[in-house]
Amino acid sequence: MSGLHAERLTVQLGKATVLHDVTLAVPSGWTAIVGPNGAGKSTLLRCLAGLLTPRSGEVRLDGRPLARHTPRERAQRIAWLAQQGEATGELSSREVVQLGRLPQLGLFAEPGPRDHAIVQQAMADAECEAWAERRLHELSGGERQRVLLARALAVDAPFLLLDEPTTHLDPPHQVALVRLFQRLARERTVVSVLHDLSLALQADHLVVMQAGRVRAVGPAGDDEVHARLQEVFGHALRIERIGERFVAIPYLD
Ligand SMILES: Nc1ncnc2c1ncn2[C@@H]1O[C@H](COP(=O)(O)OP(=O)(O)OP(=O)(O)O)[C@@H](O)[C@H]1O
Repeated sequence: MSGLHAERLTVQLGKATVLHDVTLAVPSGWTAIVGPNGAGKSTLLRCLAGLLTPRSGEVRLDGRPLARHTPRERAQRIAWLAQQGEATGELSSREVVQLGRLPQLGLFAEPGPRDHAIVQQAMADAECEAWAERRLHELSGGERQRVLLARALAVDAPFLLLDEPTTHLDPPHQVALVRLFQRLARERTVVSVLHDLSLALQADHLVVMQAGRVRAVGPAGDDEVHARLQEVFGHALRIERIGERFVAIPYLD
């Protein structure tokens, strides 16, 4: 069975059980994971990336338990963007993006023309070429976020998992990211945790989480999924249709 599957994941962090028996076949295309603070979105994403080991259950990548893939195999197949982008010392933005090629190249291989082309494309897609030679710690939050996104894109992996990729981004760059995910999702599986529900509603699929459980999985335009979203967020949220699209409006009654 190809793809990424979470099977009956239960995760304990400290004294709390933060995922309860979660099963999810990650759909192909672009999936947005949504839900209130503390719902377990990042925890699920980290399990899918192999960064967190559940107390019980397992993640399967192309039919094989993730734990039975070597770390390098996992890094080649699953690209990851963390919620809190780390500072990467004195490296320039371009060097940080080049690090994205490491899983495919190994430590000692020289990057070839294809690697350079992938890095260039990743920087163009993330719109961070303008500060390619500047060091990461000299950049603004949004600029740094776009470099770290480019590094994840440069892995050129079939699975791209992103925790809050729109953090620090202004509205035009949020929209650009939605378009990018829609384009990438034709060829790879993209999974993003998103708080902005209007952006999440542009994904192919939504996973709605609450209190460590998956409450709904389905197409982002599906009425049932919207009903679960409404339940999870209560009166603070209104979902409206504008033309072909849905938007989510924080609602002050
Ligand atoms: N290291 C930890 N030790 C104990 N509890 C933790 C730890 N990390 C996270 N948690 C708890 O696990 C639960 C799920 O956290 P998680 O980060 O997955 O939620 P989330 O849905 O991504 O939240 P947010 O929207 O606020 O980012 C939360 O209640 C959180 O307090």
